[in-house]
Amino acid sequence: MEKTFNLVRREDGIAVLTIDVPGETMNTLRTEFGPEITEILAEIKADKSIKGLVLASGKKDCFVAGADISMLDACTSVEDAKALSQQGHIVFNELEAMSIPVVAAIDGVCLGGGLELALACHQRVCSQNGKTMMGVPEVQLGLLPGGGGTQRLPRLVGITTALDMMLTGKQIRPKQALKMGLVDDVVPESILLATAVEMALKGKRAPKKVNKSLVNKLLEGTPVGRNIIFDQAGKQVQKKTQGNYPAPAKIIDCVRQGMAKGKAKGLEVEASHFADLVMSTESAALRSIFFATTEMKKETGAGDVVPRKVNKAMVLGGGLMGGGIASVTTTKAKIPARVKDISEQGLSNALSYAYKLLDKGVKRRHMTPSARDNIMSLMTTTTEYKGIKDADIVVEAVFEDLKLKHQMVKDVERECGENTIFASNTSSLPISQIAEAAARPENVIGLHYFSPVEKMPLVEVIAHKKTSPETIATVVAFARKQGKTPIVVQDGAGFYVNRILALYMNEAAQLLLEGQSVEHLDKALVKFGFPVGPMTLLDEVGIDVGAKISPILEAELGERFKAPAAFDKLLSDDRKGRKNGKGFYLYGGKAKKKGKQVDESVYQVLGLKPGVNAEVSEVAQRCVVQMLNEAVRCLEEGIIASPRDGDIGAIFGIGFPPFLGGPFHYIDTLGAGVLVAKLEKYQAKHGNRFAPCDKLREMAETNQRFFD
Ligand SMILES: C[C@H](O)CC(=O)SCCNC(=O)CCNC(=O)[C@H](O)C(C)(C)COP(=O)(O)OP(=O)(O)OC[C@H]1O[C@@H](n2cnc3c(N)ncnc32)[C@H](O)[C@@H]1OP(=O)(O)O
Repeated sequence: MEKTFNLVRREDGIAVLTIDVPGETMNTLRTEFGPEITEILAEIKADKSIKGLVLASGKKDCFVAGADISMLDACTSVEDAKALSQQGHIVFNELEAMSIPVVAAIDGVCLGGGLELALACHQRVCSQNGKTMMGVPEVQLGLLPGGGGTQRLPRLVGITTALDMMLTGKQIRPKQALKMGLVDDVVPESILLATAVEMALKGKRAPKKVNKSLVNKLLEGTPVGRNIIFDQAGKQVQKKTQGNYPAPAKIIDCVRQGMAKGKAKGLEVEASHFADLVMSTESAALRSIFFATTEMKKETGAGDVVPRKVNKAMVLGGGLMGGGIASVTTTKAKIPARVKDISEQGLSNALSYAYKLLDKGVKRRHMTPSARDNIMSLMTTTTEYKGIKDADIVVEAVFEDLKLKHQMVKDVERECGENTIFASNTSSLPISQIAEAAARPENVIGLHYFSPVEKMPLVEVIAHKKTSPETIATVVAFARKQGKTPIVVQDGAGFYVNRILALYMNEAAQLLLEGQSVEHLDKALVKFGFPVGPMTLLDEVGIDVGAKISPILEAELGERFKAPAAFDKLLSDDRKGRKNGKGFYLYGGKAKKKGKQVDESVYQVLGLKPGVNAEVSEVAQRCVVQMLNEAVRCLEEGIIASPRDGDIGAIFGIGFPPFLGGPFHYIDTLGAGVLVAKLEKYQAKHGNRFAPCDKLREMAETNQRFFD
């Protein structure tokens, strides 16, 4: 049987212990390794010829990616989970207590339990490999670093920095890791092992003193100062999480107790909090997102079909969306993109959009100016169909005008090759209608990005009936190269994301008209777990945009999509939202100084007197049940292929609260029967727009769930 740990004794007295989990692409830590590694450490201790130990990985681009998340998922009790953490503590304590110097040689990802393993070593050196990243991302799984990280990290890099790393889960690049004292040296990959051996030969050294700011030095140096840090962090966390995520407060508690009562007590608290979190519904939901996205990375969107290679892309339209699409094509996918717009102004907007994003990286020293310029050279512009004959894919991001899109389909078929894919970034027009103008409809597909393109992780890939499987697979692979998570959805008004969002927004509008205030509505949905409330979102997206989409959805899908008529008054008052500085909130000069403020004149325009302010949970439920019901309808109609895709689409496209695992996981938590009862209660009071869909009724009657 292949072994996970391989010990090699070198002639210079240094032993190299290599971790290489057989049959896996990444090293992860599992409980069954405990006895094996304890035995090896005992063997090393007994061998007096060994003067130092280097810990390295046998995997390319991966030191250790953390504890095995499937193993955590398999825990059935708090006791199980606590034992996992405690076992890790025993092994890492043993490593730390070795009398010989132990050096971690880090190449590639070093995350979670992997970094905790490295922290238990006496010194750390990492490679300059672009894939080398260090961090404790447990918080993103609803967990905390349960392998001693909450105790060793603050002692190494300082409390403020450690809290920042643990509460955000951010990944640290080599240069920054050196600066903050997380590693002792950064070297080229080719001399990583030799450097680690040299460090071990020099013997144990105290970690370098971290350069802390004067304020941090003062605060971290005394119990009173430390309490100020913890209290502040607690307040910030509460504001950010709205109390929906239990992990951050527990992370702060581990550090607080560990710093006040010593490392041993800190580890005890860590194991106990870790165990509670492993068994929490929030972590289970967040882990389900990890499993779903990992699974989706392997899917082509069209079975066994092999995607065609995309060597060159063209983007039609240099606006906000077009500029963003061209930017992720060149920056992330490293594929040349030619942008066409009718005006020079549009083209210069697209170029400056991409340049500004890259230049941010240069200013933060993540990128050299020459790397920025090299990427910019991949982006070219034109006002005519020139230099595009060899484009493999054309992404159209022009106005929502069917005639214009038909013209573009014809232009592309005339100017480009037979296999060139025409992908439309429409957010509302059915793809089958766009494809009506095509001589080769098999090449036509929807590729719906969300704004801002560089930040929003989701894209909807929309196949109409004649789209070829090869086109689907090629577009899915292309979107993934751009750093996106694609879900393949079927053609239909609003596709999936905008369709479920529209009903939610309409309900918020109804509540406003019933007398709920703008800020109360936003507060209710933010408390529920959305990143922003519906009124803020409408201002951001554009009230005019919402008004354009609603009639299309109503015509295609029925009366439940009818937007409240009173909203026409907003458009007559030229209220479009942030883009024209006139919406539900105030924008511009004064508003900037005073912070976010409702534009009270909006109530007059709508003829309202706000101030009803119902229970926040009731307000949120009314909006959210609409979204849930419609999500199930989309599954029923085959718009989405699975509840998994529906969950990922809602979380990554709308910001549906991740701790609930997406609409379908949330329905399972509520129970279909409970949801149907809620919908029926609202239906009796507010009308048929709340009528539960057939699938939901059937699931309630037969007590079914979406997931096992
Ligand atoms: C006690 C401790 O404090 C608790 C912990 O350590 S909890 C775990 C903390 N670690 C993490 O959260 C990291 C999770 N992993 C990742 O974010 C990403 O996989 C990564 C950034 C490491 C690599 O991403 P990428 O290159 O796109 O590869 P990706 O497809 O995701 O993963 C490759 C394989 O490694 C597996 N993998 C990666 N990390 C894993 C983990 N921590 N547990 C289980 N499997 C893991 C994936 O499931 C996938 O398996 P497969 O090939 O059989 O499908």
